[in-house]
This record gives sequence, structure tokens and C-alpha cells, in this order.
Amino acid sequence: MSDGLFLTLEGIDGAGKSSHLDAMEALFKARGRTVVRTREPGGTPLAEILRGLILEQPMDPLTESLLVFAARRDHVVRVIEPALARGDVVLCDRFTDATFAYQGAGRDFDTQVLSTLEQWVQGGRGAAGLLQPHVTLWFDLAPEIAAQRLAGARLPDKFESQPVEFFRRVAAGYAARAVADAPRFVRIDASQTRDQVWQQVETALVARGALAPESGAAR
Ligand SMILES: Nc1ncnc2c1ncn2[C@@H]1O[C@H](COP(=O)(O)OP(=O)(O)OP(=O)(O)O)[C@@H](O)[C@H]1O
Ligand SMILES: Cc1cn([C@H]2C[C@H](O)[C@@H](COP(=O)(O)O)O2)c(=O)[nH]c1=O
Repeated sequence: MSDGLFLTLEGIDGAGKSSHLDAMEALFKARGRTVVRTREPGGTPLAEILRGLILEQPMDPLTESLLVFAARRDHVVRVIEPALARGDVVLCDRFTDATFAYQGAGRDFDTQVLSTLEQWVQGGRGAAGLLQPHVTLWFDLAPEIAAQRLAGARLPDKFESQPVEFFRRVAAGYAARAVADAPRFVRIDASQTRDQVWQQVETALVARGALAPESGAAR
């Protein structure tokens, strides 16, 4: 088996995840790692087309969940699994925790159905079990502050246009996922300054063994 490292960033819209991707990529590259930087929904030509539909078109929660997992399947098979097999670092802006937070908690969609879809899309690996990130950095920020940060920053998409109550549910969904899989999650206090948030990110990566040369993170 390879020493690939699968690292995801999660949090409500505007929590500040993407602001640290360049520095994270540079950190790994400085240690000689090959970095595959990607995102969900998206990451392949097909998944990017589905992203456009998911972020712009109104649809019911089951349709939304099916499209999100269809995009994920293409992404997993074409990008994530091959990269991990090569031993690369996969730096992914959102993954399945977002589905449980947004579709499950935010839209109040059936999490049993989401778990089944998760098994279909991330399973089928025999003894290796479900494909899951080694480490998930959860940028935790009050929805009111996130909304302030996003105000005027860009044209809001379908999710960013949701009321603050929606993001309260999404944030609670992330908190529940973090409790359910505590060894994988690292909570980042995203209310701090950019520099302080970066310090937390770097400290978390060191603590999880993610920066050790050519090694997957300890779980
Ligand atoms: N620690 C911080 N303090 C204040 N503003 C910040 C901080 N981090 C990021 N920002 C600003 O907040 C906004 C949202 O940041 P960013 O795009 O990184 O969030 P995000 O979590 O990636 O959002 P989304 O998931 O919606 O794409 C940007 O305008 C960014 O410049
Ligand atoms: C993976 C995933 C994402 N979403 C939502 C969350 C965000 O509002 C958008 C993605 O936009 P970003 O600027 O790239 O963060 O999609 C979702 O609802 N369900 C998911 O599984």
C-alpha cells in the first residue's frame, strides 16, 4: 500500500478554508511531496459540470444528494484513488462530511440514505473499507461572522444565498460529524486572524504526523 495522504478541509461557506490552500500546498511541496489540489463538488470535467448544476439549479434534496455523490464517484475513481496509490498528497476542499452537513443537517435529508450512498461511492475496496480522509480540518465559525465575511466578497450561489438558520443547522451537522469521528477531525477556531488560523493549521498537521516525509497521517 502507498503512503498517500488524503486531507480535507470543511466548514460552512465563508469559514476561511480556501484562504489557506496555497500555503498548505507549499508546505507539502517543500517536503518533496507531490500535491493534488482538488475540490468537491468537482475535481474532474464531469464533476465540474455537475457542480454547476448543484450550485445553481433548484432541486429537491434527494436529487441534490444523488448529484453530489455522482460527482464524488467520478472524482474518487479518476483522481483521488489514483493519486493516493501514487503516494501523493490529496488536498481536497470539501468531501463527504459536507454532504452530511449540507444535505443531511442543512436540508434535513435522511442520513441513512446518505450513508448508503457513501458505502456505494467510497466502498468496494475489500479489507481497506470505506475511503475516508486521513485528516479533516474543520474550520468552525459562527454563521453570522461567516456571512459578514462573505458580504460583498462575491456573487452568492444557491447555498451562500441561504438564511443564517440554514448555516446554523449545517454547522451543527459538522459538529456532529466531528464527534462521531473524533480521531479524524481537527477543529480549527476560524474566528481568529488569518495568521492565527494558519498557525492552528500548521500545528494540526504536525501533530497528526501529516508533515513527516513520505508518510500517511497517523490515525
Ligand atoms: N481569519 C480571517 N479573518 C477575516 N477574514 C477572513 C479570514 N479568513 C478568510 N477571510 C475572508 O473571508 C472570506 C471567505 O474566505 P474563504 O473564501 O477562504 O472561505 P471558504 O471557507 O473557502 O468559503 P467557501 O466555502 O464559501 O468557498 C474571504 O473574503 C476571505 O478573504
Ligand atoms: C461537497 C459538497 C458541497 N456542498 C456545497 C457547499 C458549498 O456551499 C458548495 C461548494 O462551494 P465552495 O465555494 O467550493 O465551498 O457546495 C454541498 O451542499 N454538499 C456537498 O457534498
